[in-house]
Amino acid sequence: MSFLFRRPGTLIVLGTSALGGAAYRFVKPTSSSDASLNPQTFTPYTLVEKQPVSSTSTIFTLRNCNGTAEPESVREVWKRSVWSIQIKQPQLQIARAYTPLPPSSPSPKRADGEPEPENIRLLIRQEKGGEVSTYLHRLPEQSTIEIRGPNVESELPHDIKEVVFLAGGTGIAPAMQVAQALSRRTGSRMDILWANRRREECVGGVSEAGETQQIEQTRLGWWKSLFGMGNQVTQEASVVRTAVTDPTTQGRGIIVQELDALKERCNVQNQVLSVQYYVDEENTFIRPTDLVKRLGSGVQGKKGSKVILVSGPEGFIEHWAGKKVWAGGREGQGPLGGVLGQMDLKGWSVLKL
Ligand SMILES: Cc1cc2nc3c(=O)[nH]c(=O)nc-3n(C[C@H](O)[C@H](O)[C@H](O)COP(=O)(O)OP(=O)(O)OC[C@H]3O[C@@H](n4cnc5c(N)ncnc54)[C@H](O)[C@@H]3O)c2cc1C
Repeated sequence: MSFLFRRPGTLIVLGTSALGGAAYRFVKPTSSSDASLNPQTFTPYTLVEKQPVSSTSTIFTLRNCNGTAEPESVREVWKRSVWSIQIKQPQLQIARAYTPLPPSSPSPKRADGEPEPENIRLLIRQEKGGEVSTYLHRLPEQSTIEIRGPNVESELPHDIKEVVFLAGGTGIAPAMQVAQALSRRTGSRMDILWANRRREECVGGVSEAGETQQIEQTRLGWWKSLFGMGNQVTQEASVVRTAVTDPTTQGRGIIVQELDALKERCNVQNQVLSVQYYVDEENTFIRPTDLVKRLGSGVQGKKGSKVILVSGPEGFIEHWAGKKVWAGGREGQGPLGGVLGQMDLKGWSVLKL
């Protein structure tokens, strides 16, 4: 799920110019008439709430205009997939993919005992000069937004037991999907390592004691290097000292609160979920040693697959696992490269989202 600069994947929704890269997913002409969410046609949803998370990111809450409950396909994807929906920008007739956040609380029941239709919640970052994200951030509440899906990006192995998830920015949304899917399975363990440029994205997020370290870099910052604006950053050669985490931080951001709630849910069910926060402007960075530690410590005596998932901006994925590649109109995994490609992964497999 390299989130940006996926020009080959840009979708032209209507007209004859449906460009090669995205054509595989879209087989029928679009219409807005379907009442229930489906992958072929766009369904109208109401933008019921916009909750700013930071100066650039907002949680968008969408509700089916017809009050229709989500179809079985959506209930299924929540169980074992990383999945997305697409939002249409009607003036330009283009669409972009976004990753629904897990429900923050169980859906209330209607008078007839049936659950209320689930809202769809999306964490969307406004990209500078970005067509669809800028359009969405300008929309007022109560606007109509057309969406289609679900699109499965990746199925989790049935026997999955351990996950290390490297998330950059809004790459936290698929990490939360995986965490909630794992929370249905007993005996699993998941470690999320979440990197952001700025603290405002994860206010109040505190890593486990002694986990996050501050790196004084003598050269360009992490993100600059990821986006090709600098040379390879030799983090290991940098001076490392323990970060000072302020425990009296003024409250927690929405995403941090939801991650904490997911952690509690996992604890109740005897699973382990940990989240480490890394913030570029605080000079805290994910280091290979953070991974090595996790790959070695496992769920003792339990058989099952162990997967490292990487999700975020293209440069983030490339740095950790190497480039994804386009072939035959689809974006595939490509060879394992980057930092992970040089590590002894001890039987863990890697999936680039
Ligand atoms: C499966 C999937 C799930 C995703 N989930 C999320 C999510 O949950 N949240 C989220 O925020 N995003 C998510 N994304 C990313 C999202 O789909 C969009 O790519 C993102 O919102 C930017 O779209 P845009 O139309 O606003 O920007 P675009 O118009 O596509 O532009 C993106 C950036 O590229 C620059 N740009 C545009 N054209 C060029 C060019 N020709 N050359 C160089 N630079 C250019 C723009 O200035 C901008 O900074 C996901 C992507 C995928 C594939």
